[in-house]
Parts: sequence; structure tokens; C-alpha cells
Amino acid sequence: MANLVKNQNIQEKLYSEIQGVVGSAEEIKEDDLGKMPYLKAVVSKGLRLHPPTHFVLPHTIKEDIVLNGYLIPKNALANFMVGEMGRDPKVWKDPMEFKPERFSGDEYQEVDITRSKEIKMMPFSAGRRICHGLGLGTLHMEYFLANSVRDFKWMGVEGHDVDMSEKMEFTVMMVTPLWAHVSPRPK
Ligand code: HEM
Repeated sequence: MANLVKNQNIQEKLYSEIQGVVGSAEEIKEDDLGKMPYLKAVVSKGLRLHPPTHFVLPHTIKEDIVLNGYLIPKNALANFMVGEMGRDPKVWKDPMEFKPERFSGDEYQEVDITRSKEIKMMPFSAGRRICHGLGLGTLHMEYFLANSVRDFKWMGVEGHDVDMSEKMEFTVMMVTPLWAHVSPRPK
């Protein structure tokens, strides 16, 4: 939401997509979400830059392996820097830019969320221990976002610039909570 408050053009593009799919229908249904590639791109972009957790759960190495010349011994504990992966300038051009277009169309297909082809970001982790709530979590994010943007316009508040700095708590939180004027959109 912070990125949509900061980038009103992206919020409006998202609103147009939602309007194009559901018009003035009372409720946005789960089936409608599948017809909204830009919505999915906005959610993916948010997860790439701001995964709720910057680490996965620790994993135990089952046998000695050599990775990039480094020995990772059996029984070592390994973790994955999920936050850093999504911001890696070797993988992502302008990594700190919030540009959902990057995930639209063919490129969106390319960055498959289950990471079966390649791993460029892994907010839900990857492989056998991938988050069991991936489907439910994604559905909730898309459903919440689509309904929040369809029914309300989210705008910044004077004197309260959107501050994207983060702090680590149980999950990663904003240092300065988001301030926004939320006004109903015309039906
Ligand atoms: C945006 C929402 C969510 C994100 C980003 C997320 C992310 C993650 C991550 C990174 C892991 C660690 C996986 C690993 O160790 O490799 C994980 C594990 C897990 N998540 Fe989620 N999660 C989300 C929502 C949910 C929800 C809604 C549920 C349940 C309804 C859930 C259930 C689980 C479970 C059971 C595990 C443990 C999997 C295992 O160790 O085998 N998650 N999640």
C-alpha cells in the first residue's frame, strides 16, 4: 500500500484494470482475480522488494556439498537471504524501483512463483519446504488489494512522507507506519 500511495500512477493503472474486469459489480470474486495480470504484478513486485520475512526457516544440509568453491558440510544449518535476493542488482535492473510492468506479460510468466524453473526471488521459499500457505497468502493479498483499491483512493498525507525504511521484528515492519488519506471512490 505504501508503494501505491507513493506511486499514484500505478494505483490508477491498477484501478483501471480492476474496473475493466468487474465494472460496478458488488463484490470482486476469486475468479475475477485471475483476469487481473497487473494486480498480480503489483503483488509480486511488493513481495520481491518487501518480503514479510527476509529469511526462511533454517535448513539442515544432508550431505557435504561444494557451492561456488565453498564446502558446505553435512549437518550445517543454512539459511537464505530472501530479502537480498529480490534486490540483487546482478539479477534485477534498477532493483529498488517499484515497477510492476516488469512482471506483466511474458516476464510475469517467467518469474513463476513456485520457482520450478529458476529462482530469482523466493518470498515463500522454494523446493520441498516451500510455504504451505502460498496459495492462501497470495489469494488474501490479491483479494485485499483489489477490493481496497477498487473501493478507496489511497493518498499521501501532508507532513507524513512515505518512509520505506524497514526494521526487523517477528516479520519485517515499516519503521514509520504508513499515513494515508483513504477516500471512497465513486460507485
Ligand atoms: C505473504 C504471506 C506469506 C509469506 C511471504 C510466507 C513465507 C514463508 C516462508 C519464507 C517460509 C519458510 C519456508 C522454508 O523454510 O523454506 C514459510 C513457511 C511456512 N508457511 Fe508461510 N508465508 C506466508 C503465509 C502463510 C500462510 C497464510 C500460511 C498458513 C495458512 C503459511 C504456512 C506456512 C507453513 C506451515 C510453513 C512451514 C513449511 C515447512 O517448514 O515445511 N504461510 N512461509
